[in-house]
Amino acid sequence: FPACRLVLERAFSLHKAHSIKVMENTFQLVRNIIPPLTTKKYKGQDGRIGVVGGCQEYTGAPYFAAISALKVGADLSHVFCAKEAAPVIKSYSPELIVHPVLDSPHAVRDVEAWLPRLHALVVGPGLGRDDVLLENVKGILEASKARGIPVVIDADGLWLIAQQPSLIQGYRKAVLTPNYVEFCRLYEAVLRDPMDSRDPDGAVLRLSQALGNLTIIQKGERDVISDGDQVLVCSQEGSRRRCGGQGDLLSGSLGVLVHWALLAGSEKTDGVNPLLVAAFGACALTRQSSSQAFQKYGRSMTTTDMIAEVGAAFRKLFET
Ligand SMILES: NC(=O)C1=CN([C@@H]2O[C@H](COP(=O)(O)OP(=O)(O)OC[C@H]3O[C@@H](n4cnc5c(N)ncnc54)[C@H](O)[C@@H]3O)[C@@H](O)[C@H]2O)[C@@H](O)CC1
Ligand SMILES: Nc1ncnc2c1ncn2[C@@H]1O[C@H](COP(=O)(O)OP(=O)(O)OP(=O)(O)O)[C@@H](O)[C@H]1O
Ligand SMILES: [Mg+2]
Repeated sequence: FPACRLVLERAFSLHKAHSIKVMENTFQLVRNIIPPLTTKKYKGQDGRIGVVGGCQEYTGAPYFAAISALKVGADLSHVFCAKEAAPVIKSYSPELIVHPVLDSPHAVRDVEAWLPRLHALVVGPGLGRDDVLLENVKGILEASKARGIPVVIDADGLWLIAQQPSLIQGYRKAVLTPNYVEFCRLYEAVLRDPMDSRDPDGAVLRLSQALGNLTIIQKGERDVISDGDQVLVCSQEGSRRRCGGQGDLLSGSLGVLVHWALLAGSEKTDGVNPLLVAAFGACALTRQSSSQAFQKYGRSMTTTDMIAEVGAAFRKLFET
């Protein structure tokens, strides 16, 4: 597609009309990575996703992430959580496969046994900050990197990375999804400077570069996405509701899209980094789901209402 060169312009120097054009082109790239639904496939081919998170306090976040992966189109969704969170998460949904292993002394070995069967890991939703769990997650991250498994890092997974950036530095199959506070924490930890709020897009670019060109999504009123080379902005209309869990929907969806994007490769994305395309797709989908749910429920909208909109939002954005 000839118009594609436009996509690669630095978004922070773009005029508004130009940005809209870039958004349209990027939507087409997302459409290109979506695997067709055919009668020839077997269960698992369109995605086996693992979510690493879920502890005594937080059971909603890993559920939101894992169910969102299924609603986007993954075939199987696993949750690796602390023992006491497992029965709770299982009882939310019979569709999830739940492993109560994260606080066990064999956590790394137990999760590692599943890694060959997983296409992507989403690390952090509802993980909490318990030292034992974080230590186990460190081992799981190392094992995932050794196998080249793509990882999305969110929430308390980002807390861990801020303590020890070398854990993920230079691993190009990682996508980080910080909210504003998580971004500032990470920026200060890595660049040893407070974030420059006058140049938010440049800050995302610089943090990505400092981490060795990982893909980073800074979530907010606009979602700013960079791989240290390009900056893309997603300003798809969302909603004014800021209920908890919207970020979990984003990271779970992204797990699937990352797998699809890497499978499709850069021929399908016209030379654009497939992870940028996946990131843009997940942001647009989350925001569209939020917009649709907000139209129905207004102030009472919750993340569960958004999850119910994922299918229709996906069709509207990517299949029409
Ligand atoms: N139902 C659930 O189980 C949920 C659990 N969650 C989990 O809760 C844990 C903590 O996540 P948090 O996101 O609260 O992280 P933090 O514990 O780092 O808290 C960040 C705080 O900053 C505030 N904040 C966010 N954006 C801001 C901005 N632009 N300006 C100023 N303040 C801002 C938030 O209100 C929040 O209190 C994670 O494990 C997360 O996954 C959340 O995902 C929400 C849903
Ligand atoms: N001011 C805003 N206007 C519109 N959309 C927003 C705004 N802030 C965040 N979003 C959208 O909400 C989604 C979640 O972002 P948010 O910053 O709330 O993540 P989070 O704090 O990690 O959420 P969670 O509660 O799941 O942890 C993203 O898709 C983002 O685009
Ligand atoms: Mg979050």
